[in-house]
Amino acid sequence: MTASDEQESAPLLEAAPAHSRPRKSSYSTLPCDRQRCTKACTHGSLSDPGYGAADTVHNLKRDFLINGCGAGGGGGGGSGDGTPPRADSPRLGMRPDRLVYSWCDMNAFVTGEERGQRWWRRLRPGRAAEARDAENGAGRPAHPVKHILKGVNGTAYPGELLAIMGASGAGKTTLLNALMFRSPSNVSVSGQRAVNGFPVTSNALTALSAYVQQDDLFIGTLTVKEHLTFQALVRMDRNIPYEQRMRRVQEVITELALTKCQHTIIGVPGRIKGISGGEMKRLSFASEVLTDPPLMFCDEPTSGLDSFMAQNVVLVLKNMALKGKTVVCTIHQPSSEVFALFDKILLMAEGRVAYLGTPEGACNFFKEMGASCPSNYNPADFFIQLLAVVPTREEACKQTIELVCDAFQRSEEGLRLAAEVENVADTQVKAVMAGGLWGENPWQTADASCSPYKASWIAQFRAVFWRSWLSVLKEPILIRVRMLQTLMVSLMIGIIYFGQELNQDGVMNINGALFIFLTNMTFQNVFAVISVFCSELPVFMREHFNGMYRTDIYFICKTMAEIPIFIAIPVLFTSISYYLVGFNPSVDRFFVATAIVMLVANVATSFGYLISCVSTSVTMALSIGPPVVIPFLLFGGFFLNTGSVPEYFTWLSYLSWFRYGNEALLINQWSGIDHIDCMDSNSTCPRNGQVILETLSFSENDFTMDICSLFGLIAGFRFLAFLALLVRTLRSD
Ligand SMILES: Nc1ncnc2c1ncn2[C@@H]1O[C@H](COP(=O)(O)OP(=O)(O)OP(=O)(O)O)[C@@H](O)[C@H]1O
Repeated sequence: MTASDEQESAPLLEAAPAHSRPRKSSYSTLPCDRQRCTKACTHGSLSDPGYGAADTVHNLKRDFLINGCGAGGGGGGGSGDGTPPRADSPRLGMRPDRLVYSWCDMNAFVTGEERGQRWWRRLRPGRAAEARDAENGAGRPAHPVKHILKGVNGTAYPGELLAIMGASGAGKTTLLNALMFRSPSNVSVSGQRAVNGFPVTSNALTALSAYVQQDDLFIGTLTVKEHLTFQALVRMDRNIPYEQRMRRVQEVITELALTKCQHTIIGVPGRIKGISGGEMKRLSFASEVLTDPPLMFCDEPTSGLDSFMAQNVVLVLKNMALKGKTVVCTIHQPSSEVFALFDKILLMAEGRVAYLGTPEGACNFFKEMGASCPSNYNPADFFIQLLAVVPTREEACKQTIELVCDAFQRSEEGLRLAAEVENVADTQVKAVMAGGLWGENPWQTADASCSPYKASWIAQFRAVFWRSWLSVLKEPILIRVRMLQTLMVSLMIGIIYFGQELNQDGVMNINGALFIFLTNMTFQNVFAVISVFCSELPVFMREHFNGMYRTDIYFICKTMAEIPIFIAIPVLFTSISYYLVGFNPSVDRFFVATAIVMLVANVATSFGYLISCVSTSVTMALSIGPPVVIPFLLFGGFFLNTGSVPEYFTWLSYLSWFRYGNEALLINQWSGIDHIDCMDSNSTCPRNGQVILETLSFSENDFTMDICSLFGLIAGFRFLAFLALLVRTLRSD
């Protein structure tokens, strides 16, 4: 590119002094090469003036080894005077308070592959080596579609509020997700992430940090206070007493101006009216601030808030920073007042770093490049506009961005930063090589044994069960709508099939009505589970990845809390319609029929869980649900005689709850019936119950087997659903 090209493509920079004029280079030729980055990043860039130099390194590392990874809360394992912890001390029992988080050479690619596909490709014989080689080369996946983070480096210090800024699509959220190990499954990330100079993994980071994500996800039937109480129960350190947790909940409610709506239902947009959008934003923020984490990440914490509330939220972040926390947030167009609260800013453009340093330094940097921020102009707006890609001038804007990013790497500030990082890294590498106190990485040694969960298994169980129970009670789809639905359908069936008699016509109608019982119980439950459980899954996923509770606990609690509903509905249904239709009048047969319908309802529920857990969205679950249920329905013995099932489908018929339910209900109905009125001498008229069962290829001897099979399917489908959920919640390190 010639000088004139540069001027044309970057009009804002035309006045830049010759010495600071950037030279064109690509991210792959960064001065900080891969090896150096690894060293610098993983061994720390602890050059913060407030912490500065070797003493700081020593102190932070000492805190680390004393306090370790924060699964617990109270006592640390060390003496606190810098001596290493005793061998028997709970070294990992308390989290350190001051953390330097650094990241180096972060690259992110959209792969066009979901996580499952990627695993499959790696597992395929002959492809594993190819995939590994490809992914090891500069972290570039084998089939990248788009490069969205390009060699991003940075450091966030305790006591500082670092704001990541940039135009829409610059890569802010992608960077934050990558820093938190929360990238979507179709995004492949590489790079080093380190806490106080030690490489950190997902579990360890989860235990130390909080992450306010851009979209607000809640169980909408809870009130604001119930939600925060639940958060306090599972997120605060395990040895904090209940009263103290509740005091903290109240504090946060006041701090974030949620007092007015603390007893209001959160709501589900478009379904249940609840608190306002701004209140929701503040609530998600409150949920994270509750635990007072040493490391805090917020993605657009102010979006949707008015300027006063936005400032309030940033003030809370600033106060956290002032207390020695490390706070990183992305922010879109902050007001001048909000901008003035930032200690450091990281400007991003097209997935690269355009500037990292103090806000004043940014003004000077751009001034030196010939693009000074006009007085009376919000510097944040100025930087974002300067680094935005305008649709009509795409090429020119991209060239400008490249020039700015290259210039930052070569600028005094950029070089000083790199040099400082390398100096500290060298000091630490020497210490590590000397086998000194800091020769061990607490994050790697901690990670295997370090749980990301703050609460014990029992405490998690109690809290999650409490919330699941509350949400079942308050979920209109589960209780009110389904009760009404059951009442209406059972009455309708009762009226349509009213008063059947034991004659030739009655046999057909009774068999039909029994099959309708099964069909209704199946579809009603499968869809109820899909619409409630499936739509709650994103909340579960986020909370699980936030280190709040385990997958098994969620699944067990959810299942247990819903059991009463899935018992009450079949009982109500059978009680209304059984005698209206005129089934076998013996009372014990009524109870057996109710129990069978109940079992079928629960198999359908388990199947609904399975469909929900293998689907990526409610829409997908609703689309795959009916087609998958149909084959099972066909093998029920009503539309196709059980004896006529093609051999190659026999295995599938063994999974059909319709088959077991239908056979059990028919045996319950017809066994012991010795006489059926036949109006004429028609040979197709069954003379007794035994003949009916034989005609359908059912046998009274199979009754116990049918009941056991229904129990087996309840357990089997539920176990598969749990496994599917478990696979979805595997953490990627
Ligand atoms: N999972 C994904 N699949 C495909 N493209 C993605 C994915 N995540 C991010 N991108 C793309 O990467 C680029 C950066 O996205 P990102 O969400 O990080 O931007 P941002 O700076 O946070 O924008 P905004 O301020 O609008 O939220 C965008 O072009 C976006 O379309």
